[in-house]
Amino acid sequence: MRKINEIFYSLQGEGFHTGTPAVFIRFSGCNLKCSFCDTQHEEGCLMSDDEIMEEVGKYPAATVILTGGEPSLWIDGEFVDRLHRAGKYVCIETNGTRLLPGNIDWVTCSPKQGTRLGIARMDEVKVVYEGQDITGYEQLPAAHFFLQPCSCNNIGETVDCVMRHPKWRLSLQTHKLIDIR
Ligand SMILES: C[S@@+](CC[C@H](N)C(=O)[O-])C[C@H]1O[C@@H](n2cnc3c(N)ncnc32)[C@H](O)[C@@H]1O
Ligand SMILES: Nc1nc2[nH]cc(C(=O)O)c2c(=O)[nH]1
Ligand code: SF4
Ligand SMILES: [Mg+2]
Repeated sequence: MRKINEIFYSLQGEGFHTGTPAVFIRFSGCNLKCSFCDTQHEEGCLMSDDEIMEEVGKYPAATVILTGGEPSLWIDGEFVDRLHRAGKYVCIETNGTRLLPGNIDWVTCSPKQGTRLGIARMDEVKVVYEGQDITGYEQLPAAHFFLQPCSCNNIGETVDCVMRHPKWRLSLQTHKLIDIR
């Protein structure tokens, strides 16, 4: 059984796959307590893999996004395989502090200040900008680097930071801008 906060269908609002329709599986709980966290993830229900697959199967998109909370607390390679057997492309949103199954298709790592990374493979880095030095993140083994305003509140400073650090691209939380989930 895996503890699920919510399963919903929307568009990926952030980062490389922005605009892509996707089923979001939001797992419950997290190993960090970021002051800026925009998600209520503590509540949840234990669901079997059969129940999760039935819910995911209600939506037509191939992309599934594992998020939370911190999804690494609840997933394993067997669960990712199950999604693959259903034809799904499996993405994860993770804070990067915990090991991940090796068979995930797309890893979005959002490192948090004061934490140590526990993963060696990632496809994109997505940093929530709070005015911190971002140059240290540029050595991470990702192909894409995104800087995301915090709760859409510091867009000007984030744009300015990206223009000073051109390895990065702006990621807006587009779902908040157009008021979808
Ligand atoms: C809610 S987290 C869940 C996944 C994982 N715990 C993580 O932090 O990557 C999903 C994404 O939202 C970002 N995020 C959380 N709170 C935010 C905020 N207030 N403004 C912008 N992005 C935020 C996180 O950094 C992460 O990239
Ligand atoms: N539309 C939409 N896109 C998202 N991308 C990452 C999200 C998350 O909370 O992990 C998220 C979310 O909550 N909604
Ligand atoms: S790691 Fe992610 S889910 Fe956990 S508190 Fe931070 S932003 Fe929220
Ligand atoms: Mg979100």
